[in-house]
Amino acid sequence: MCTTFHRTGQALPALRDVSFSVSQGEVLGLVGESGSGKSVTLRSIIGLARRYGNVTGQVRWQGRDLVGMPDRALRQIQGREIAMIFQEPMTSLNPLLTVGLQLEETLHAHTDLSKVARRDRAIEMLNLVGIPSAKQRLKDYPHQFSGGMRQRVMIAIALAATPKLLLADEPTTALDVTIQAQILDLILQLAQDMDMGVVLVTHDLGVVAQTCDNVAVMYAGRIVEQGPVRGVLKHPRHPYTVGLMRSVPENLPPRTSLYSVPGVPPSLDALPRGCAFAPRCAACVASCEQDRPPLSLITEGRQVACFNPVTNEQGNAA
Ligand SMILES: Nc1ncnc2c1ncn2[C@@H]1O[C@H](COP(=O)(O)OP(=O)(O)OP(=O)(O)O)[C@@H](O)[C@H]1O
Repeated sequence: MCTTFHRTGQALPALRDVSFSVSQGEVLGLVGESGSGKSVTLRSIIGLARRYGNVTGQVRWQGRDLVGMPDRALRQIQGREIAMIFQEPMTSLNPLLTVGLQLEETLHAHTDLSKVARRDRAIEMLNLVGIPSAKQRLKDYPHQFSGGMRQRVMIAIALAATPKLLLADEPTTALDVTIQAQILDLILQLAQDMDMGVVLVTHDLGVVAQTCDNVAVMYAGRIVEQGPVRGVLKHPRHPYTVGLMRSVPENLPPRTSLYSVPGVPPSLDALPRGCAFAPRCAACVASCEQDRPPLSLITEGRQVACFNPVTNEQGNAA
């Protein structure tokens, strides 16, 4: 899948050949610096990015391609089969409608339930996400809920139609730490109960380590490394993943200064000809500046886009 935006006559390649798969019940973490393309990836999958960008390639969903699908058919899948939750719940909640009405609308759009059954299901969903006095709270508006409770409401609405895939765009970043853990646990528990696949965008490698089965590391609109979480985090093979791992405070010896990958990511209108990470990479060799390394299988289930990948010993970040 590729996604390009156009600004003042210039093509900005936000995603280039992004490819991964998620099975039912699997949690895939999508990590990378700010601007690497994580949100655009989710928006391209669910069909939001096509409204303001050019999405090409394929997104295979149950034997069909979502990229070429007409808007009308895609709307049948959005929310019903694939749902998305955002960092800031107010982007998806309507401040003018009660929570009950918003749940009801979702159920009306995506299920055949009767009015009475929809109301019961709305109460059930609020109970399921841990909102006390669910029946009474159906009458409340989003602003009458705390940040954490609003996030729960958003999850209830997203999952009301029992989708098979959940796209979660940093769903806990705006919350304080204890609430973050509760909301993540809730998402993962529901995902497990509903046998749902999850793509979880996060900045937090600790969250990836604790919650994901597989991880894809993005840099400048491409996946540079992907594979099972244990392997990627313990023995990162792409120099950028090694840098990300070294930036996690828990991986540093006590009293050492915080590490960050030197330099800044390239801007989309000035991507290097070869590997986009080459200007920041200590392991860069001549070919890195000339050609773009393809994402290649290096061991079972493990892919890296690098001409000079780190060896297991060098990359041992544990
Ligand atoms: N509508 C748009 N028009 C032009 N460029 C865009 C648009 N949306 C996103 N971009 C660009 O695409 C790139 C990827 O953005 P994206 O939001 O996916 O990054 P991200 O990895 O999710 O970052 P963050 O962690 O900060 O949310 C950025 O350079 C961003 O400026």
